[in-house]
Amino acid sequence: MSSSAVPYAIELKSVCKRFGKAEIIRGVDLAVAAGERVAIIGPNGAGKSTLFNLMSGRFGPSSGEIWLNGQRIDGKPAYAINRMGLSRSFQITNLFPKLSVFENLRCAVLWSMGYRYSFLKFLADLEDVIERVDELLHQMRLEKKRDTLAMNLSYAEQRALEIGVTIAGGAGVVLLDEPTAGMSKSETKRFIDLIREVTVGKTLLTVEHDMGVVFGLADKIAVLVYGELIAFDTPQAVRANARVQEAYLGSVLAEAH
Ligand SMILES: Nc1ncnc2c1ncn2[C@@H]1O[C@H](COP(=O)(O)OP(=O)(O)OP(=O)(O)O)[C@@H](O)[C@H]1O
Repeated sequence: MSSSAVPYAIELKSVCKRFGKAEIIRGVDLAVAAGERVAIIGPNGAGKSTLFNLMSGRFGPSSGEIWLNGQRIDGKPAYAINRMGLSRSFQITNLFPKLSVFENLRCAVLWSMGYRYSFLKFLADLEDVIERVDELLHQMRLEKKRDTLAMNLSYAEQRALEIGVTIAGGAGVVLLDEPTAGMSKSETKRFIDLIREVTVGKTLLTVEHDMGVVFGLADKIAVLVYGELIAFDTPQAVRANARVQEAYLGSVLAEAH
């Protein structure tokens, strides 16, 4: 709980995760305030995706606690955590390729509203659903692609649709796994603006390798190295942190040059 008694959007307390004998997450404490944008960075295999999997309920922690808006969520299934207001995107595309953009978004909205697929035949009547889908099409700049099959979209449009699907239910905490991976520099820049715009008022966590995206988007950066959180601070402070420089950022920045 934060000092003002407003609960953190997401809070990890001494979280550990083992796969067999391998300890992948080692006692992570992390508290993200509502409305903050946090980028999780670190070398390959540091445990960034595992941390997302723990927060979103794909795996339970081996020990420790995870809280979402003041409610304990570790041990709950992913769909329940989603209903409680946390939504995540995946590195690997999670769309229905043979459905149109409109239909992909409609599935996501229906799911979030608690409708089931057996209701598909009544869809034309569900005005509130269609209204929400139209809003998402507008937000994601996909109006002109409304009837295009997801598999026929450009790569950047597919990534935009994925974000639309992720935010469809109005979750307050959004986890995006490498949202700009595979994009060109100019696409990335536009996409950062889009992410910023559609997550206004939400809490955003991203896993990110691209330092341009990290420094362009994040209020705070969490640095994970071999399953340990070695820093959680503003971009300026993290950039200046000697331990981060030594463990990770020095080599990344050197490579970038
Ligand atoms: N389900 C699993 N079973 C066993 N080991 C796993 C599982 N998921 C992840 N790991 C291991 O945990 C370690 C951390 O993986 P993770 O994908 O979380 O790292 P990451 O920081 O996201 O890496 P990258 O930047 O390369 O995506 C790796 O050694 C991986 O092999």
